[in-house]
Amino acid sequence: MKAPADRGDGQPILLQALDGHVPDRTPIWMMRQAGRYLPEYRELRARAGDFLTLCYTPDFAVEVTLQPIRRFGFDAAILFSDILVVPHALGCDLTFEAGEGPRLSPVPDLAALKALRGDLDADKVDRVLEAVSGIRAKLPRETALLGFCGAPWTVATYMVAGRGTPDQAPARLASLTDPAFFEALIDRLVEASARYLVGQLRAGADAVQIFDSWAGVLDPEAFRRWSIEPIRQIVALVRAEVPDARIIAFPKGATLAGLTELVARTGVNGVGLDWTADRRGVRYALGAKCALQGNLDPLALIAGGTALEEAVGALMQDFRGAAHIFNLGHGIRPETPIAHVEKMIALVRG
Ligand SMILES: Cc1c2[nH]c(c1CCC(=O)O)Cc1[nH]c(c(CCC(=O)O)c1C)Cc1[nH]c(c(CCC(=O)O)c1C)Cc1[nH]c(c(C)c1CCC(=O)O)C2
Repeated sequence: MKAPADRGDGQPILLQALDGHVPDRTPIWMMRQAGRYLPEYRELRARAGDFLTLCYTPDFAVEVTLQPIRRFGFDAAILFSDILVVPHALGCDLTFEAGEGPRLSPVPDLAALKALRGDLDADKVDRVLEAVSGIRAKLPRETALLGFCGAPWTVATYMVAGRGTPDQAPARLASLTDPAFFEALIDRLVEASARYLVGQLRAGADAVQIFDSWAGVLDPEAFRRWSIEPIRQIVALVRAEVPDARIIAFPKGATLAGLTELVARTGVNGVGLDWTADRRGVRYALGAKCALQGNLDPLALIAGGTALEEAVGALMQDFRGAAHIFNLGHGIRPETPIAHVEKMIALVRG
């Protein structure tokens, strides 16, 4: 963990936790906290017409990012954008079909990769960075601002298939049948993602999160090669430019051994846990090494009532006295009642 001396009191509590302190109260934010469960989001989304218009119009992105902060007073705002902005800015066509998720022009081989841009399209990235600085300007001082990107493995799964698939077989197969292509794709994403995160940090993000939502489909050796190693490279490239950059990794579905190795090799300041994580095991292995973020089951938040009370109680108990950031184990679902979110926050804040 980092030397606490100059980064403790007076900082937003989420940053205190990332710096290895145990804050006076547990910081809380929610994956996908700006989204369809909020009527004010649905209203603005209808006005914008389309999800990508929200992402690339700085005034809209700023407004949507701030909606859950105004309503709930979370301890962190997360930039409203998407992990697929990176392949989009590399030249892939991208659309979001209602109810079907993302569609990209597939990049299944080296020829398709060579047809993409070498660097990120500034027209797209600058709009995102303008949103970052606009959010920072409007955010209360005590609220941390998180930037993010997808991890190369997860972004590559969408690029190879051109869409999400149940077990990401197309990308796993490509990594086996054409490792030279797959390595080149991952390298391109490492480079672009590091640049993108440096831009976000310079524009005013206090920390960044790397989402590896599909890490859980990899076997241990593939996890080392396609999840840990690219994240390690991104962390190194970002810290070469922004030495004190705070970085959280979220390798969804990683085992305890995988999480432990990831933290040791990458030097991230925090690790995001999905709802299946063995909390006590994680705390024992990693509690002294980095902040632990998570891990309420999003379904407990839909259920509400005693199921929610018990789940939050057990979670808080397991992480009491640790550098813990309360969060969900994955994104909040659109059908979640707002009253349950309010209840969860009241339970965490006591
Ligand atoms: C895999 C992934 C994606 N995007 C993201 C991930 C990693 C996290 C995870 O595992 O969920 C990350 C993401 N996507 C979005 C954010 C915004 C910040 C936040 O509030 O958390 C973040 C951090 C907005 C979004 N990204 C998307 C929406 C819904 C768009 C809409 O219809 O309004 C939002 C609010 C669309 C999206 N974007 C993606 C998919 C598969 C989908 C379709 C599924 C869905 O609709 O939930 C790719």
